[in-house]
Amino acid sequence: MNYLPILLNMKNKKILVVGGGVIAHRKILCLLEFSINITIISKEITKELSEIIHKYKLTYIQDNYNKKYLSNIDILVVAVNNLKLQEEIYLYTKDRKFLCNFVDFKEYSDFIFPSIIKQGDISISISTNGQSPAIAKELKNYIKSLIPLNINEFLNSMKDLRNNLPKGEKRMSLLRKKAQEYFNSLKK
Ligand SMILES: C[C@@]1(CC(=O)O)C2=NC(=C\c3[nH]c(c(CCC(=O)O)c3CC(=O)O)Cc3[nH]c(c(CC(=O)O)c3CCC(=O)O)/C=C3\N/C(=C\2)[C@@H](CCC(=O)O)[C@]3(C)CC(=O)O)/[C@H]1CCC(=O)O
Ligand SMILES: NC(=O)c1ccc[n+]([C@@H]2O[C@H](COP(=O)([O-])OP(=O)(O)OC[C@H]3O[C@@H](n4cnc5c(N)ncnc54)[C@H](O)[C@@H]3O)[C@@H](O)[C@H]2O)c1
Repeated sequence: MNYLPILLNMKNKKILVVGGGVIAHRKILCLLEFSINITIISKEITKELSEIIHKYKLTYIQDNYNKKYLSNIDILVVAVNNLKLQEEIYLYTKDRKFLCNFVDFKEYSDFIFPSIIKQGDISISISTNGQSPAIAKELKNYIKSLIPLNINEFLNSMKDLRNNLPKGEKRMSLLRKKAQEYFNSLKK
């Protein structure tokens, strides 16, 4: 199975997370880097998650899953410790037009969570196609250690140049050259 690593525009996307345990908490921490439009449904939630809900003013519904909560959403993450319920929700949602993630069933999921490095405007996502999340996590830490400390300063200078010069061949070749010089200088 293959997953295309695209960058999804999260503006005005309504996210629903079913479940309030350790994994729901981790997925929510990842989502929070990109959106706070998140609703959580679960009778019980961890203390850490409850602090996050309070801090970011997320919507929390203290209830068990019910299909009535699926109306008007764009993204669904099902993070319950109940495989039968995940399958039941998959069967109900598979013909519906929102993107679903089931934490125990990559084969049912429209998308899976990569391991993400987010530093300012730079984001790097690492996936093993679902084969070894442990490798994705450790590879993330490895790649993190290789990222130059001042990369965002350099990015900002490139952003300024790009915004202040007219679009076209001349700008493209200047920006290509500057990017190459920056990375070549790191090798010395
Ligand atoms: C990257 C990361 C992102 C995140 O969660 O935000 C993520 N899993 C992370 C960690 C992690 N997950 C697991 C371990 C234990 C070691 C191991 O199993 O390897 C560890 C490591 C640890 O815990 O340290 C167990 C596990 N994971 C899945 C299952 C179900 C199954 O395989 O059926 C089980 C078995 C449960 C069991 O056995 O009971 C499924 C998925 N996990 C994914 C993502 C998707 C594929 C990503 C890819 O393409 O590589 C996918 C397919 C679906 C999805 O979750 O969207 C995050 C690292 C975050 C970071 O960077 O710190
Ligand atoms: N994808 C991943 O990265 C990954 C990693 C490890 C484990 N898992 C899987 O994730 C699942 C969840 O693990 P966890 O550690 O978060 O479990 P957990 O026991 O910490 O949390 C389960 C949560 O599901 C909620 N829940 C149960 N039934 C519900 C219902 N009917 N409606 C709403 N909420 C309900 C519970 O209230 C609880 O908050 C497990 O099945 C596990 O195999 C996935």
